[in-house]
Amino acid sequence: MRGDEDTDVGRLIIKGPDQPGVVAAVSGALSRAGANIVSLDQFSSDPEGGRFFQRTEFHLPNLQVRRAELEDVIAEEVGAKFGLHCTMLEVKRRKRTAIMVSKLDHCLMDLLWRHRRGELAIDVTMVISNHPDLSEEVRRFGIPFFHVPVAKGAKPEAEREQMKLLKGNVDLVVLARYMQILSGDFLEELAVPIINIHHSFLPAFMGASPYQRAKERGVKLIGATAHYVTEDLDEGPIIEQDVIRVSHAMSTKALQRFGADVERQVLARAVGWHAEDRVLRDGNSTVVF
Ligand SMILES: Nc1nc2c(c(=O)[nH]1)N[C@@H](CN(C=O)c1ccc(C(=O)N[C@@H](CCC(=O)O)C(=O)O)cc1)CN2
Repeated sequence: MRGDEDTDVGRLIIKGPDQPGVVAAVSGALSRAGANIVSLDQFSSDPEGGRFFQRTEFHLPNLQVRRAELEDVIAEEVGAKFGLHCTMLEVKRRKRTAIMVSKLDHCLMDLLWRHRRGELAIDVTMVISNHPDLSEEVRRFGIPFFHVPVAKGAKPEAEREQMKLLKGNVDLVVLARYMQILSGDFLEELAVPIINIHHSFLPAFMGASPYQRAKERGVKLIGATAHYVTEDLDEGPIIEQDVIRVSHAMSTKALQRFGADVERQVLARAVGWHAEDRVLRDGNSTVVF
């Protein structure tokens, strides 16, 4: 879909108790408004009535003018009638995204290259790092780089500086091998989704040095996991994972090199799917359309 066609494309995300009649109500309300459904994905957790998830994209001429009216109709005929949570989005509005990084550049650079090529439906508005190493690389992309050091014992002060940059200015934060644990207070105050790439196939090798521990364990597969960040380290809802075969002959450094390619691909897929509202939270899991 070319950018100029996005203007009249809307997206409707629905979650809540599953029950007969929901799909008919959504399609009826959209068709009565003159909207054409261009894609529809749904999942029911239990045929007998569990949790319902739906992602619908539709084309409606003059969407920007008619959006509020349609939102009211959906809220009444779907949300209120069935007790469902309904969110309407305009596809053309891209998510303002900050990337946080430490010293390793592979995930950051991959995202910036894909962003420059228009492969990710996000607007990268800044990069924040606790080290200065990558400033020139980032500035070559014309993206602001902010160095916010995190001194030992001074994490609250650093998080206050980060919050000044982020609060109200971003819709998404991506941790591209950012090696600092974010406090619960920070997560609560920022209150936007944060995606992290962990360099192991979770739940294996949570925490620090997963490649070294994988080598010591003699694994034949290593992997990467992209997940939403919660206060519980590396335990947030998983968005995407992948693995690659390794052998006994590979050193820890070789595992890191091979693993880096998996990390980049997994993170890019997760960010891209989130950007297109394809990832719906389901408790500590996700539904990915
Ligand atoms: N609240 C959360 N914060 C972060 C998460 C998360 O899941 N929840 N993921 C990490 C990323 N990560 C592993 O993928 C990770 C990063 C850093 C550490 C760690 O022990 N950091 C030390 C400082 C280390 C240093 O100074 O180099 C610390 O923060 O005290 C563990 C796991 C990102 N944040």
